[in-house]
Amino acid sequence: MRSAKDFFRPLAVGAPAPVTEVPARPSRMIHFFDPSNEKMAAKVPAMVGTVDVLLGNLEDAVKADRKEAARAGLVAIARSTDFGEHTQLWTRVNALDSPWVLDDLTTLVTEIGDKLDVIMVPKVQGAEDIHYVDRLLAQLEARVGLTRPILVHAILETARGMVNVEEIAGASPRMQGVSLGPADLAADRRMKTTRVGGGHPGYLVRQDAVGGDVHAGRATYQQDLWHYTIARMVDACAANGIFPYYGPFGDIKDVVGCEDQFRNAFLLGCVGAWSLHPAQIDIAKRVFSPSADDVAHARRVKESMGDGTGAVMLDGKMEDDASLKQCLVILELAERLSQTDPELAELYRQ
Ligand SMILES: CC(C)(COP(=O)(O)OP(=O)(O)OC[C@H]1O[C@@H](n2cnc3c(N)ncnc32)[C@H](O)[C@@H]1OP(=O)(O)O)[C@@H](O)C(=O)NCCC(=O)NCCSC(=O)C[C@](C)(O)C(=O)O
Ligand SMILES: [Mg+2]
Repeated sequence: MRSAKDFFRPLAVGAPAPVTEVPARPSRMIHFFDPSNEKMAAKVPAMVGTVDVLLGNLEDAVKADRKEAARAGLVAIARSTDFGEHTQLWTRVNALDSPWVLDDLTTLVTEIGDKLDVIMVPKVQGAEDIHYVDRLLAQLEARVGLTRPILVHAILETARGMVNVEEIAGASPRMQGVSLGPADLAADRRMKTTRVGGGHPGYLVRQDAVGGDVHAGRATYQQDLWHYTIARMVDACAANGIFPYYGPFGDIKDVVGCEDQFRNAFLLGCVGAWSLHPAQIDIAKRVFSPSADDVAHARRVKESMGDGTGAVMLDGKMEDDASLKQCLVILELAERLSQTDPELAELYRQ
């Protein structure tokens, strides 16, 4: 563990100074595309301005014999696309034990480091994985003379990563956030599911039996398989000043189930989710932007609370310093989103 004094010093001579605070840029949807898929990649330039984050994926879902093509495709897209002020460019590199990751990091930082905002690292097991990437990025940034550091995002997809999530979240000033990786995590934990995110009809609680008949008319309630994981990830991120994300929902056609999972994550503290298909972009935008009603309510509480201390009654409910703080979270998010999304700015003005 570096000393507090050294924590914010560059890890290579000539590398940019680490950030002391992670920029809170909108990242409601991290939109995945495969840069080796020409049809998909061709759609990317037109998506600038319609999504918060475009992510060129090099890892799982890209075929082994297309890894180099994906890397080269991402370089070409980054060079030829103006991402404007409001759309960030991220990538997901291959796993640290894979044969591709060293070339992924070296090529991407060297060729398009000035365009890349965040590098997502899959299957992070502990702080040591972040320390490795941290030093390598500093060396590469120094080599090409980058003036701002590239941030790092960890995917939580192993039991060991889960156990170490707090130390991962605090491992470097580069840490931007953490996403749930439900498919790999389920496999690593030996969960008996076969899905990418979402619930399972078998994971339920059942109403008590009435009159001793255990078979008669007992309602069941499906439970959320991911509650513990997301809640723990949110705490690890909040405690370290970085951002938590739901990750992917693989049942593309189930737009309702997707919205529910995203909303659970939003309510628990996540700032965004991944969109794997264009159909999921608007779902994430809707869910991870506070509703006009919530914003209006938060404003009323703020107005009624004067200097922010004490307790008042509003519509039959007690509001105090702590409920005001929750309202300020909503208002701060609404304010930030209004700066980049004119439709929301208009909606929140009403
Ligand atoms: C699901 C798939 C196969 C359906 O692809 P499709 O072509 O069958 O779908 P479609 O409905 O027919 O597509 C309609 C149109 O949209 C286009 N399109 C389709 N998707 C996209 C996209 N993302 N971005 C931009 N355009 C897209 C597609 O090319 C097509 O264009 P067309 O109308 O001109 O023919 C496809 O959407 C896809 O490959 N998405 C990305 C998948 C991905 O990145 N997976 C990895 C992340 S999840 C993960 O890794 C797990 C994790 C975290 O690691 C862990 O839990 O462990
Ligand atoms: Mg995975």
